[in-house]
Order: sequence, then C-alpha cells, then structure tokens
Amino acid sequence: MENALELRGVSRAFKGFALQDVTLDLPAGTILGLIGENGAGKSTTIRLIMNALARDSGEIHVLGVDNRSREFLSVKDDIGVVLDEAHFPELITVRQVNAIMKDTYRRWDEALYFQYIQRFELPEKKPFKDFSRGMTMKLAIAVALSHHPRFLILDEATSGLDPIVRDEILDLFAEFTREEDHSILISSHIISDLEKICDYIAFLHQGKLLFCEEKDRLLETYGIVQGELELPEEAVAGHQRGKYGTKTLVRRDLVPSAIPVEKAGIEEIILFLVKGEQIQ
Ligand SMILES: Nc1ncnc2c1ncn2[C@@H]1O[C@H](COP(=O)(O)OP(=O)(O)OP(=O)(O)O)[C@@H](O)[C@H]1O
Repeated sequence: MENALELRGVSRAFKGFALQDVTLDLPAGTILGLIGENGAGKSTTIRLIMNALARDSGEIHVLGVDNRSREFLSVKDDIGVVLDEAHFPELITVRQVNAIMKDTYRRWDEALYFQYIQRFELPEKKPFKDFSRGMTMKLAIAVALSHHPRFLILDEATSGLDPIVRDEILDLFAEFTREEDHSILISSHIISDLEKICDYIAFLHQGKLLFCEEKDRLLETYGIVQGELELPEEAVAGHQRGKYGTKTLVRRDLVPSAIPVEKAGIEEIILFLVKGEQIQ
C-alpha cells in the first residue's frame, strides 16, 4: 500500500463555512501535519475522513479502502483516533474504559494500555468527570495506541498538555512511525509541534488547502532576504515590513547568487504565505 490516506476533491459546506476541494496524499509510513488557524477546517476534514460527517463531493480512501464502503468498518480497527473533544461517560474510570475497549477492539492490548496509564500517571479509580484536559487527552491517546493501530488520526491531540508532557507525547508519536507502514495524521495550530515530527505539512486556510508539501522540500524551497533589496518579481513569495526593517520570503532558486538568503522556519513560511504584504 502506498498511501495511508487519499483525499480527492473533498468538499463540504456549512452555513458560513465551506471546506473546498481538498486533495492530499499521506504516504504510508509518514507523519502528515495538518496546520490551520482556529476554524480553518481541520476538525471538519478529520470528521470527513472518519465518515462521521457526510461530504458533498469528492473521494476519500483510508488504508486503501473507500471510507463509505462496508469494508471501512473493519478498517476502523486499524485506526487509532483522538478527537479534539475526546469524551468518555462522566462516571467512567480508567479500569472501566479497559473493560469496554476489550469488547470493542479485536486486538485490544490490556497490558499495553496499563503501561500507558502508568507512563502518563493517570489515576485508575478517579471518575472521568474529574479529569483535567491534559488527563483527558492522555487517556484518549492511551486508548488510541492500545489496540495496535497502523494509522493514528489525531485532532489537536497535544493541546492542553504542558510542554514537558507534550514533548513526551510527540516522541511517542515519532516512535510509533518507526514501525514499517505506521502512519499519522495530526492536526494542530501549534506549528512548532508539527514541525518537529512531521514529514509532510498540509496547510488549511479558510477551508482551502493552500499546500501539502514535504517539510524538507518547503525548507529547501524558501528562504528569507533581509532589507530592501532589488529582487526578481518571481522570486518573491511574501513581504513583511516591520519596525526592524523589511524581510522578504523568497524562492531560493530564483534569487541571484550574490544576494544572501537566510534559512526560513516553517512558521515563518506559513505566516508570509498567508499574510503576504504586511505592515507591522
Ligand atoms: N456541524 C456544523 N454546522 C455548522 N458549522 C460547522 C459545523 N461543524 C463545523 N462548522 C464550522 O466549520 C468551520 C470549521 O470548523 P472546524 O472545527 O473544522 O475548524 P478547525 O480548523 O478544527 O478549528 P479549531 O482549531 O478551532 O478546532 C467553523 O466555522 C465551524 O463553525
């Protein structure tokens, strides 16, 4: 299997918002970060992928299967999902979650689940309603990982976690993809998180996918030129004029070699591409 996920021309309109014509591939064995500001359409995209929301048009294949086919029901066993509003019944405890998941997933691994519970220091007897946001996310991540999925789909799974735990969890995700054919789709508005672990970056802006590109390719393609320099028009991808002078995002290959080009970070690239000409 080449792609863990394929979206072709996927659209869905709500009143006041439309996800428009999204096409992307997530090659098996890689991590794709779906970046976008609040309301850009990340959760909508993920709900469409899980077929929890009907699309208006387009095609979606997950692990090689059309997500509207009957076969998709069995494919769900191979997918670990963490949604941004991960919810369990109010009075349920960590132990009861284990009992339920045992009946839900064919490959539920009780020992592995309790390893994660210990690693995340989650209380085994506390009712879910008394969990903090961070504890909720950790529980959802433990569940998602404990039925041996091949594909993790994570919607804002690191938000609400403190920096140390976030780092630990990002390492866990990177570890997950070390096994052949293990893939991850992870959405976030925290670009620095995704920059660290992702192979591909997809950027959603107001319901449109502005790009889906290999991270290293983005870093190779773009650079920053400081100051007001004469640049070929086709080399310029965005300007920022601030208190400390002008910065220009450029396509490196189109800049004359005499002009020094600095490295651009993913965050910088995205900000420039979205905001374009900006007076700070
Ligand atoms: N069921 C719905 N009915 C009407 N509008 C909806 C529905 N679901 C989502 N929307 C709208 O679609 C837009 C995109 O929402 P979505 O949750 O996909 O964004 P997001 O990128 O995940 O944002 P966030 O980072 O805030 O979670 C929002 O304007 C939201 O109000």
